[in-house]
Amino acid sequence: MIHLKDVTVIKNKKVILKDVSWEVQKGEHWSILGLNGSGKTTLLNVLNGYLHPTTGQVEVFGQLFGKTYLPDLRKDIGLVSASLQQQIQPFESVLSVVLSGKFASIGLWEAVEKKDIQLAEHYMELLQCNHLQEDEYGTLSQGERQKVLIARALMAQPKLLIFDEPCNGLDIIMREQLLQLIEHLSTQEDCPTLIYVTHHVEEVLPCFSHTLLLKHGEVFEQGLSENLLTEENLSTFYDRPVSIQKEQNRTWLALKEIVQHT
Ligand SMILES: Nc1ncnc2c1ncn2[C@@H]1O[C@H](COP(=O)(O)OP(=O)(O)OP(=O)(O)O)[C@@H](O)[C@H]1O
Repeated sequence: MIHLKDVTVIKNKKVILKDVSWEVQKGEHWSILGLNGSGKTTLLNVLNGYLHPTTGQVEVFGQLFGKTYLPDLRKDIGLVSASLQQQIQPFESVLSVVLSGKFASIGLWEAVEKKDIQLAEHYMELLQCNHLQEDEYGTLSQGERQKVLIARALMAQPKLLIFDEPCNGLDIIMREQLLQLIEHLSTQEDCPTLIYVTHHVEEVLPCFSHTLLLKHGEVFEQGLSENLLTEENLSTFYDRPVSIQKEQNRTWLALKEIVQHT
């Protein structure tokens, strides 16, 4: 699905990504974990073809960037991100927002068929937001908007679905609901490959079999989540002692020392 080889991104003389090599196989779901400024957004922009690496090679679905027509390739990549949320018109109905996902458009301008509406209803049901379909998008809560955006992304039936910090701004109840829905989505037969970007270890759901730990623009480690998310490893990753607890098949993190500010 994804093959990055020695990807380096330099902007304004600053090295933002350094020698990032990463492979994602079909059937795997990955989380990307890193602190603020570690390069996660830059990595996503490279993956979507919006940012051309300074050096290195990017291949998605077996298509080598630089030798493929990116607008076509992007149709198979779904993205759920805060920046997309801001682009949606507040007065648009939820149903229309979800339907527009089929055409990857902001706003619904194309003729819609009955089967499109059925598919939209199927995804809204999956994301438990079917009851909101007549509501205006702008009136929804943050958590409801995220559910709608996931349903919207699924309408294009992408091969790859990227979540960019989808739980930002959600309270604990809504966060857990959304995470449950993502875990449920992963059990669907037609589920795309999922990539989940986050700052928070506890959001690494059991379905994310693999994790990429990104630190200062470099791959700190990558591989099976269960091997990476250990106390010893994460203490080195965060440069400070941490303790972890395993609950609900997830890893919950606490700092052992309060960070002193001088
Ligand atoms: N065009 C640019 N020119 C210079 N520096 C940049 C540019 N774009 C990003 N950076 C820097 O690169 C680093 C990585 O940025 P990036 O947004 O990819 O990190 P991130 O892991 O997504 O951070 P966050 O979790 O805070 O969103 C940051 O220090 C950022 O300031």
